[in-house]
Amino acid sequence: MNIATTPKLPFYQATGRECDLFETAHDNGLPLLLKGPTGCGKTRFVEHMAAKLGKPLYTVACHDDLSAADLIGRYLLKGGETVWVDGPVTRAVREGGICYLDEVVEARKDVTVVLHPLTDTRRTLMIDRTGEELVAPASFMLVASYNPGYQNVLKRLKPSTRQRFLSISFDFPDAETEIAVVTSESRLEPGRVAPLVRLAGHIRNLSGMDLEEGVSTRLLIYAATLMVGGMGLNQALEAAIIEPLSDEPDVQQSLRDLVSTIYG
Ligand SMILES: Nc1ncnc2c1ncn2[C@@H]1O[C@H](COP(=O)(O)OP(=O)(O)OP(=O)(O)O)[C@@H](O)[C@H]1O
Repeated sequence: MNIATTPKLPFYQATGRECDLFETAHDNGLPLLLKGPTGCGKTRFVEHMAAKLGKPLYTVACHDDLSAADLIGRYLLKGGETVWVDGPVTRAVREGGICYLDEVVEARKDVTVVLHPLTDTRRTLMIDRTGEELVAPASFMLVASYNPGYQNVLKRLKPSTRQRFLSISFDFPDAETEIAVVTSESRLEPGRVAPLVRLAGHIRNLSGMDLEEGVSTRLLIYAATLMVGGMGLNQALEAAIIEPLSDEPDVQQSLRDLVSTIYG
C-alpha cells in the first residue's frame, strides 16, 4: 500500500472533462471506475485529483492474493500484545480520504463483499473482527481501475459490482497532448518527442495483431528520459520500447522496421 501525503499537485494533462467528473463524483459520494490500458495516466489522474481536493490517498495495487482482510485490517502481534491494525480501506474511510484500488479485477472474490456496501447508498464498512460498522464520511471516495485489454472470463467484474460505479474510459491521448505529457515528464525537447509519439501511433495500430497491447505513454517517457541522459536513439528505443513490448524476434524486427520508417 502506498499512502500519498505530498501537498504538491502532481502534473496531470487532462484529455477531456474527467477532472469535472471526478470532482462531481466526489462531491456526491459516488464511486468511480477508470478503465484503460496500462501506463495511460489513470494513477496519475487519481494522484492529481486527490491532491487538488486536499484528501489523503490510499493506493492499493491489487493482485490475485489480495483478500478482504488486506483491505480492512487484521490483528497483529506487537511486543507481545495483539493489536488491531487498520487496512488501507478502513483508514481511508476513517479519515474521509480517497482509496484507489488499482487493477481491482485481480483481487480475490471476497473483496466484493467489502466493496458492495461501501459503493451503494449504505456507504458502510463492516469490520467483522472488531464488530465495528463504519459509515463513510461525505469526503470518502472509492476509485478503482482495470484494464479491459487483459480481461478474461475468469477475471471480469460482475455487473452487480460494475453497476455500482460511475465509469470513464481512458486511452492514449491525442498526439499533441502526448507530446506535452512526454515533454513535461522527461524534459526532452518537443521536436525530439514528436517522432517518438508518431512511432507510438504506428505501434498502437499493430496492437491486437502482433502485440498484446500498444506502447504506453509511460514507455515513451522512459525512452525520452534515456535520450535526455545522453543515450543514443537506437539504444534508448531498444531498452524502453522494443524489449518491453515483446520477446518475439519477429515482432521485435517489425518494431525496428517501424523505427526505420519514422527516423529514416
Ligand atoms: N495525462 C497525463 N498527464 C500527466 N502524466 C501522464 C499522463 N498520462 C500518462 N502520464 C505519465 O505516464 C506515467 C504512467 O501513467 P500512470 O502510472 O498513471 O498509468 P496507469 O494508467 O495508472 O497504468 P497502470 O494501469 O499500469 O497502473 C505517469 O507516471 C506519468 O508520468
